[in-house]
Amino acid sequence: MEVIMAEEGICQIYPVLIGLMGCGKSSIGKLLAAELGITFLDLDHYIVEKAGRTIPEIFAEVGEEGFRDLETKALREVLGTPVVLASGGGVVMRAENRAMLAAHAPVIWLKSSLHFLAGRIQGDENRPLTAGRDALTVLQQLAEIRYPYYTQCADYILHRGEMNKAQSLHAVIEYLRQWKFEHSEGFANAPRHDAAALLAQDDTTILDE
Ligand SMILES: Nc1ncnc2c1ncn2[C@@H]1O[C@H](COP(=O)(O)OP(=O)(O)O)[C@@H](O)[C@H]1O
Ligand SMILES: O=C(O)C1=C[C@@H](OP(=O)(O)O)[C@@H](O)[C@H](O)C1
Ligand SMILES: [Mg+2]
Repeated sequence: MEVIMAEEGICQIYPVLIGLMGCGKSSIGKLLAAELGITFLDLDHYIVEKAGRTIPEIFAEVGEEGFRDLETKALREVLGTPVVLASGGGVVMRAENRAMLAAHAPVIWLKSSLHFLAGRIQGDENRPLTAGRDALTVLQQLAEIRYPYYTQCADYILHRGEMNKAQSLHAVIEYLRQWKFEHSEGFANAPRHDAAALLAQDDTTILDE
């Protein structure tokens, strides 16, 4: 499969995965990068490495806003490099990040039912927003705020339904094949969304909710 991908030039595409916690950005991103024969980069891992602290430690020390500062800086540094990028679920919370994502392609939203997601992340102490809380309740609140943002940033929404990881990977690869077919070389980073309008949105209101 990897060879076929390389022959068809799909490895020149640098996809970004977005979506709520537990949707599979990190795990499917890793598999996808192996298929495409390019580097996998997890934005959370990048932040952790740079900060020398875990995500829970960062949240404990500088709060969510401090974490978002590091996340924006990290996104600025890595977006556009030749990698499969798994973002963190909250990357869309800042207008600046949404504008960056909107100017990149292809961005893929891995969308699953909140019940599936909650089942996967309940009890995981590495996700400070849900640690010690009812994951489904938190995800419902986050979905209300974030779904419009994921929609704005995504070129493609993969409705995972009951797909397992392998099926999801296959669906993403099929999409990338199609994407490659429909777009000429050099399109990968062309702006397609209204980045200026996204930037103009007021973050403060969103984060206060
Ligand atoms: N389709 C799936 N079926 C079963 N488990 C899954 C599926 N997708 C992801 N997982 C598991 O859910 C957990 C969260 O996945 P992860 O890739 O870390 O999500 P994200 O990075 O989007 O938060 C991991 O343990 C992963 O193996
Ligand atoms: O949704 C969020 O705000 C977060 C998601 C996490 O990444 P995953 O989506 O990979 O779990 C991580 O960035 C942090 O805990 C905050
Ligand atoms: Mg992840």
